[in-house]
Amino acid sequence: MASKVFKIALAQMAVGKNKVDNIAKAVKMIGDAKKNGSSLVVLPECFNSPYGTKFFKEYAEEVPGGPTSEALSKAAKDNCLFVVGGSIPERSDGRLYNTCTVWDPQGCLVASHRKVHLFDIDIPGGITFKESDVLSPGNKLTIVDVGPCKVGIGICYDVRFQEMAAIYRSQGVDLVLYPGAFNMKTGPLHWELLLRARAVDNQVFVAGVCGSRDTSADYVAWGHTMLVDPWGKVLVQAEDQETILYADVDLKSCADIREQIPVSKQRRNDLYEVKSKI
Ligand SMILES: O=C(O)CCC(=O)C(=O)O
Repeated sequence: MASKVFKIALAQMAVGKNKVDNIAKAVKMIGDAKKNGSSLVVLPECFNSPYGTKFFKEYAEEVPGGPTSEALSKAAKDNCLFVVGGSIPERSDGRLYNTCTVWDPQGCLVASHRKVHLFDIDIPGGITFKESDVLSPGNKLTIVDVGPCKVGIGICYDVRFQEMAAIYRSQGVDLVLYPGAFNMKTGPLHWELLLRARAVDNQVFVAGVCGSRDTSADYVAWGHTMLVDPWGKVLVQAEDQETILYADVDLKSCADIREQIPVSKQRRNDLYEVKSKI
């Protein structure tokens, strides 16, 4: 993948309780993405397990080495494309993490991102969720080369933190990927708004990839997977059902808007600054 234009596939997958079926579905969607000409496919957050603190321990695996890592590595290699493996519960040194793995077309693990900002919220009458009851946070930001494109990774709640996306942009990222699992309370008002805000603020492409909606699940996902361009325009957006979205990412449009609206050169670093501490 050398071209500055490439086709991305966003897999809004239906995730169920059967882990083997979930992995098989992900592998099938990766194959479909390849057949449709994509060189990069992105899966949703927590795609091998239902999303919920009571499930993470049971579904957790080592990264790499566990069956989900093995399957993603093989699927990336068999189809000769990059795979951003949404996230899975990871077990490491007696702790659990919410972890995204990135696989290159040779099937090698080229990055893994542990969710940095854990999803702990409490909205009376809405939703209460506390990932930190069972998960530990990651302690690094993750940038990975996907062919000609520098990609920054965040997982779901990470999208609420503009500082993280700003640091990605300052380190040359053109595309930020957020595997997610927004819900029926915050999804309607915040999901698209946050993804578009990250895109406009940072003049980058942004994709949010959610699981499809299952109204019988304990946690009902919002869906509405989408790709936003650096202008903040939604290029493709799903509704709530299982589907794969395809779109061309043309990196020239990042360069164009940065020249036309040169906010990064106009920033008043004498008055304020966002900087990485790692
Ligand atoms: O930020 C939100 O409203 C939802 C976040 C979430 O679902 C997650 O982090 O998994």
